[in-house]
Amino acid sequence: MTQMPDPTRPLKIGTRGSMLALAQAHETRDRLAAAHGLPGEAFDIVVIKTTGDRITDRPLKEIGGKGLFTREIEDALLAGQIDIAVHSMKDMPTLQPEGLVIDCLLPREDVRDAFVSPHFASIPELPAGTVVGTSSLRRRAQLAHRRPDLRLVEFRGNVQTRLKKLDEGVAAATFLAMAGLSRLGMREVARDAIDPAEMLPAVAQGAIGVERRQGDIMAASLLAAIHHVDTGYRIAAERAFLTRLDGSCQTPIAGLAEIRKNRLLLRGEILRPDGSAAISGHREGGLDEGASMGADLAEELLGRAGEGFFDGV
Ligand SMILES: NCc1[nH]cc(CCC(=O)O)c1CC(=O)O
Repeated sequence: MTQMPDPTRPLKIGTRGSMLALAQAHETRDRLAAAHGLPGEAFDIVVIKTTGDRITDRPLKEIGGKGLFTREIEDALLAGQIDIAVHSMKDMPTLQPEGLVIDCLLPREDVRDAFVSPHFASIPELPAGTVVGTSSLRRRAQLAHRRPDLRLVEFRGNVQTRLKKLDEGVAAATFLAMAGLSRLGMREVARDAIDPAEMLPAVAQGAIGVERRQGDIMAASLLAAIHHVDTGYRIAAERAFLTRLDGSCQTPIAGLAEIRKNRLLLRGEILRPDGSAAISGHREGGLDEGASMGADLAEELLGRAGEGFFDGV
């Protein structure tokens, strides 16, 4: 028999406190409750504030990059203050701390980037000189590569903050993940959903992962029931690609794996931070070959890029 949570002690689900993070935690709770026939009261959602949430006035790359939105949550998990943690896989470092694992992925949402603007319907419509706000290194480099005539400004904050900045005219357009908008019930905010062939998304964009303590067999068996296997194959390929390149979030990297006719197709791209060069490639393989495909594709792109590709801009 599957082990069940003690009814007098709800399973504690750790999450950040943003509206998007809460929506993801609720989705995880609802899937767990449905899979195991448990009432909502069998779960507690525990909000944890992270360094990334606390420091909102400086570019992420200055305050430390990946891990900023996860460290405190992982500490709480290791300390037993929570039982599982829900994360946007896009924000997760490629390596988990000793003692923690992520082997549960929810069905992936829309992977595309959304183009958002009160004035313009798509990137091609932007007049030269238009101010575009984004603090994503990848989106900056991809946009600068295609449209060197635009002006880029830093644009941090959660979805609501960024939409407010657009309203206030801080920038005329920005990008958000379609996945985030979907989960917030705000898809109509997107003026355009950008085809991945035009703007390859971030590794793991749109994927939610659930982390647990390695030795916690109750959490393992609860989570196994909601793991989405195809999403797992795709994320394995993309994260292997990212791992071989650089986990640090200081480099513009894009990657997307998709499943077609029971085969895994991985596309990857690396860019110079100023958009002056972009190198892309792809691999195809079996569903469980993602790890080697990702590493192999990364190796190819690094070889083509040569020494110092990411430097000095
Ligand atoms: N970097 C922040 C972040 N992490 C995950 C998402 C969106 C949801 C997702 O990609 O799963 C976002 C916001 C955004 O990029 O618009």
